[in-house]
Amino acid sequence: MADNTNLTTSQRNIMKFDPKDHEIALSTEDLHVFYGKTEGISEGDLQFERYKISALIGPSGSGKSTYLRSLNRMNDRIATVKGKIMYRGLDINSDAIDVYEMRRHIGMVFQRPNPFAKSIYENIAFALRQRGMNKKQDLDEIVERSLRQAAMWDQVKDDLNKSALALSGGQQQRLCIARAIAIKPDILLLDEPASALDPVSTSQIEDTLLELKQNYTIIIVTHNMQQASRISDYTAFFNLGKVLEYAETGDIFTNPKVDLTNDYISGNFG
Ligand SMILES: Nc1ncnc2c1ncn2[C@@H]1O[C@H](COP(=O)(O)OP(=O)(O)OP(=O)(O)O)[C@@H](O)[C@H]1O
Repeated sequence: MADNTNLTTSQRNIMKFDPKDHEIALSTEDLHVFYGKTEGISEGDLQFERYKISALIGPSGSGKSTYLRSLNRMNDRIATVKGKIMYRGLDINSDAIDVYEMRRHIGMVFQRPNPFAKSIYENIAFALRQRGMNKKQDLDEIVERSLRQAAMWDQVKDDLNKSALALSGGQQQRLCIARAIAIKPDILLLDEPASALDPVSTSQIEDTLLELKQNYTIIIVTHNMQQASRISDYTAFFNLGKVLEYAETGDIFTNPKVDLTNDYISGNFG
């Protein structure tokens, strides 16, 4: 296999979808992220297809979380983000964007489950009330719908007033997914959502994501190669702040074009 890690982004055959055939939910253009003088992301623009799962993989410190967190401006306070993040024809990285409103469309679930110290019901209803929804019937409906979509309604429907902190780690993470989807975002960003969970809970989260992709575009950072190959349609391989390869997941795992991708997925990296 040729060593093509020194090629430019365009030469590396980074997948550019044909908009006639694929609807793009989100894309980045010339994105650079700086932590002071250190560049966390320096190259590699991606286009994310609607209703697909895209996995971001790569070694520790390669820039996966930095890239993901930039997509809904979670890095605003700690980094300088340059370039465009295009969503529905708008550059959401521009100063004119209402970040709070934008996050209604692009939600995030973090690595460690972080439910509020409130009841299961309130974990979901709280954000809805803050957005002006107060009618109990409406809240009840959305709480149920979100918990069903996160595949945990049957487990918790009789315990909605129980503290969310009394749930298992896997249930807490699914509650966080339910909370994120309650406000019906278009896009769900997940930063290693199953890394703190046991294999059974991990498998349940994966099943939940596969269900959710019918209605959501999902972008997930994962260190788990099996997870990326099980659930994602597309995979981007990051190294040293650059996307070295982006392709359909089957191709990345069976026929990677870049030597470093091959080394990483076969465990021979570093
Ligand atoms: N808050 C920060 N301040 C300064 N540098 C940071 C900060 N966050 C990340 N970095 C640096 O940016 C680079 C990319 O880090 P990032 O966390 O995005 O990588 P990652 O691929 O997600 O790593 P991991 O898999 O370990 O979570 C690293 O060099 C890291 O040290």
